[in-house]
This record gives sequence, C-alpha cells and structure tokens, in this order.
Amino acid sequence: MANELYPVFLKVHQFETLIVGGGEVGLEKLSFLLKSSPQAKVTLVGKSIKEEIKTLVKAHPSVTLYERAYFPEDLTGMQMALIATEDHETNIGIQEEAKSRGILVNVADTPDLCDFYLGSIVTKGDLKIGISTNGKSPTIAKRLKETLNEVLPDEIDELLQRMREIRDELKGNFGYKVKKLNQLTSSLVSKKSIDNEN
Ligand SMILES: C[C@@]1(CC(=O)O)c2cc3[nH]c(cc4nc(cc5[nH]c(cc(n2)[C@H]1CCC(=O)O)[C@@](C)(CC(=O)O)[C@@H]5CCC(=O)O)C(CC(=O)O)=C4CCC(=O)O)c(CCC(=O)O)c3CC(=O)O
Ligand SMILES: NC(=O)C1=CN([C@@H]2O[C@H](COP(=O)(O)OP(=O)(O)OC[C@H]3O[C@@H](n4cnc5c(N)ncnc54)[C@H](O)[C@@H]3O)[C@@H](O)[C@H]2O)C=CC1
Repeated sequence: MANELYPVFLKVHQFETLIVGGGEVGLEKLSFLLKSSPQAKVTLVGKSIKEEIKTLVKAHPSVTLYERAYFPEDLTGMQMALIATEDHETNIGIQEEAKSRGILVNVADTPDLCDFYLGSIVTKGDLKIGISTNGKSPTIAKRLKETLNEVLPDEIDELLQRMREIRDELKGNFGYKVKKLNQLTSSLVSKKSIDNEN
C-alpha cells in the first residue's frame, strides 16, 4: 500500500514540545529539531542527561532541561511529545498519558505507538523537503537526503527569492497571477527546453 502519511511543516517555535530521555536518541531527536528550527520551544526531561545535550542547549535559550525522572505533570501545556527512554514500559506509560491529553506523540523504536514520524530533511535556504519511507527504511531516507543535497543547486534559493519578488510585482487577481507564474516557470519542467540546451 502507498504511503498514507500526510506531511506538514510545523512552526515548532510557536508551541511546546516535550522530549523524555536524555540519551543517544534524545540527543538525536533534539539535534535534528534544533538544526531545522533553532528556536524550537522544547522541554527535555531525563533521569540522566548526556553532556552533549547540555552543551548543545547552551546555544538555544528556548530549550529547558530537567535532569530527573519524568512525571505526568511534565505533559501539561505540551502539544507534541518525543519519547525516548530505554525502558519500553515507561515509554508506553508516557504515550498513554499523552494520548489521553490529546498530545501528538512519537515513541522511539515503536512505530505502532507513533502519531507521526520524523523525516529526513533537505534544506536549501527557503526550500525544505521532508522525506519519509513510511518507516520502511530510515537509512534510505537519509541517503536520499544526501543525494538531493548534492544535486539541488544552491541557486534554487535565489530562484525562490526572485519568484517571490515577481509575485509581489504582478498586478491582477489570483487566477491571473497563477497563470502568469505558471507561464514563467513552464520552461523549468519542459523536456523541450532541456533538449534545446544540449
Ligand atoms: C518510523 C520512524 C519513527 C521515528 O523515529 O520518527 C523510525 C523508526 C526506526 N528507526 C530505526 C533505525 C534507524 N533510524 C535511522 C535514522 C533515522 N530515522 C528517522 C526516522 C524514523 N525512524 C521514522 C520513519 C521515517 C521514514 O518514514 O522513513 C530519521 C529519518 C529522522 C529522525 O530520526 O529524526 C533518521 C535519519 C535522519 C537523517 O536524515 O540523517 C537509522 C540510520 C542512521 O542513524 O544512520 C537507523 C538504523 C538503520 C535502519 O534500521 O535503517 C529503527 C530500528 C531500530 C532497531 O532496529 O533497533 C526504527 C524502528 C522500526 O523501524 O521499527
Ligand atoms: N541508540 C540508538 O541508536 C537507538 C536506540 N533506539 C531505542 O530508543 C530508546 C532509547 O535509546 P537510547 O537513547 O540509546 O538509550 P539511553 O540509555 O542512551 O538513554 C535513555 C535515557 O532515558 C532516560 N530515562 C530512563 N527512564 C526515565 C524516566 N522514567 N524519566 C526520564 N528519563 C528516563 C535515561 O536517564 C537516559 O537519559 C530505546 O528504546 C532504544 O531501544 C532505537 C534506535 C536506535
């Protein structure tokens, strides 16, 4: 069956995220989150917290660390939770509490308990591409990211900026703008124009 997941691009600096677990996986989730969204509002709770996490958050004042065991009140005010302790039963307990509060959850290593998956991320300025393999092979998602990073030229961001300027300059109603912008960019996707270049 085809991948049924619906991708969205979250403004994680506008709501609250809880990470439980301060080990390898906690570090990985937090690093990816901050790489994409340096101002993400995150609270991380871990019985013990890796030094790398403590170092990382020094540059990110929107992250708060609590080095202690999780308790259910940690979920108060949260909209999203990433659960990554090494104890499966603990993870299930937190997942159930989060679900009962209507909070979206991701549980490390346990796709069945996830409301969403994290994807591999390609970024070129304002362009962002999220990749999912429906959980089949995160490694392939990572490799595809690397390939796209290499083949997409950095100039693609300049193109986006210019298109925005053109859109702002265009007069007329929405339908007219759509038509004009499609005309302007049609050569980018037409096989003929590529053949002509060679
Ligand atoms: C379902 C999902 C849930 C979620 O975590 O959201 C999930 C689940 C699992 N991952 C496992 C293993 C690995 N995960 C990675 C890497 C990443 N995993 C990520 C996402 C996802 N992983 C979600 C699906 C995404 C999709 O739809 O494709 C990425 C994209 C994003 C991120 O983690 O932020 C990030 C790449 C970041 C980048 O771009 O670099 C590597 C490779 C590596 O680290 O080099 C390995 C080892 C090799 C392998 O197994 O492929 C295991 C088995 C654990 C075990 O066997 O013990 C499970 C559990 C299971 O499958 O049952
Ligand atoms: N290490 C890896 O690369 C991978 C690990 N996983 C899975 O992800 C999970 C976490 O793995 P790691 O991060 O490597 O484990 P880890 O042992 O490095 O870290 C676990 C963290 O959870 C904290 N913790 C445990 N109980 C807690 C509680 N009640 N309240 C708050 N914090 C608590 C610990 O203090 C520690 O910070 C495991 O289920 C593991 O099987 C999955 C894929 C890869």
